[in-house]
Amino acid sequence: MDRTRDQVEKIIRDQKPDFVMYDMAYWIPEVARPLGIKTIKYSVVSAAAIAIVLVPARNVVEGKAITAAELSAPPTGYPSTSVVLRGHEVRSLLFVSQPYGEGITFYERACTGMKGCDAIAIRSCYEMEEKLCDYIGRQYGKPVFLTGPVLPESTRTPLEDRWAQWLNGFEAGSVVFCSFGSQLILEKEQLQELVLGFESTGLPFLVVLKPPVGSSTIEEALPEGFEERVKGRGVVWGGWVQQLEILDHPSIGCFVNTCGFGSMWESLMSDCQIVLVPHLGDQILNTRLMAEELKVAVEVERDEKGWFTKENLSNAIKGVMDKDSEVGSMIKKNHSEWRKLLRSEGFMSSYIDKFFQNMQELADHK
Ligand SMILES: O=c1ccn([C@@H]2O[C@H](COP(=O)(O)OP(=O)(O)O[C@H]3O[C@H](CO)[C@@H](O)[C@H](O)[C@H]3O)[C@@H](O)[C@H]2O)c(=O)[nH]1
Repeated sequence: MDRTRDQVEKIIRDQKPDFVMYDMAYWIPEVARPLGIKTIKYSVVSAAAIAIVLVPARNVVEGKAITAAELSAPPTGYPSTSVVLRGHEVRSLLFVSQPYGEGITFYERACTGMKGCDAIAIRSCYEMEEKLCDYIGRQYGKPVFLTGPVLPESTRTPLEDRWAQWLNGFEAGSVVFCSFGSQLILEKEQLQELVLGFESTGLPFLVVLKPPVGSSTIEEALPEGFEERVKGRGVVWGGWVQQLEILDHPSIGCFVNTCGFGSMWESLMSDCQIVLVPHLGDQILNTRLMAEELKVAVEVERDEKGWFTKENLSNAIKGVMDKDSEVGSMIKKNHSEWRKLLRSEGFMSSYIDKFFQNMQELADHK
């Protein structure tokens, strides 16, 4: 991407846009500013994931690797005590001082991109991350524009017949759906522990995962005898499914996911109970936001290595699916209030309107 700089510069010179929005192309302001073009750095991870590490207050010294000890305390002025990483989890952020492209680290790339822009934009909303967004604005001395969740409101395609038919065979709110996003590839033992956890819930389940390391299909990685044992109530699928449409199906009662930022919003918009097993640094912070601050989800207990046992997974799922469970009722109630807000008429479109207004004002400000 960095090597396309000359081509991007030519396009910008020829097209003369009012704005250029970018994410990791930290050099965009250097190209656009001399041409009088405004720039917006748009982030599609949560404000929490930026605020805890990608800020000047971290003082990461060029050429010196950041240590777990340095990361274990949040940066000066960080405004949350619950949306934080615990113990060994800080290791998930060590990558920021590693090279990310030629001659630049992830930290420098992100910070240079935010220092150079005219405004920082984040795919978030004030209702959830106000203090964190304000902190980022103060750290960089820039306006912060929020786009809201930006999810499709209507133009959905019908759910593929294969899944619609299968899900129709179960009672409302009874099926556990699990999807781990587009990135995560598990080790075979992790995948086996995970599916055994679903088996031991005794509930119907649909699990969507990429084949694990070293396997070309998901089927060859399943534990012995697993498919026969769960026949008729459990499916493990190695392909892509329509996640949004599946979450909308009345039979789905629980959504187990890694709390990637896309799935976080989609789970909040859904009617399901939410169980989280984060893996990457930003997913852990999103999980804290959901489980500790909003109290709309439960987090599966994990060990030092960041992995969990089948018992922990099964207990977390049964805990929220059990109609008499106190925790289950509490998160259901909180979740339904957030869902009501996020789905309320004009909530998403008013964020977009406000975003355009902010852009207009920025453009008018010569
Ligand atoms: O079979 C599938 C699997 C996924 N999805 C969709 O794909 C997206 C997945 O997004 P997300 O849940 O954020 O997972 P990842 O794609 O793995 O997310 C990466 O990017 C996110 C930022 O956008 C980060 O928060 C995550 O940590 C990082 O893993 C969602 O819209 C899902 O609806 C499908 O439609 N079908």
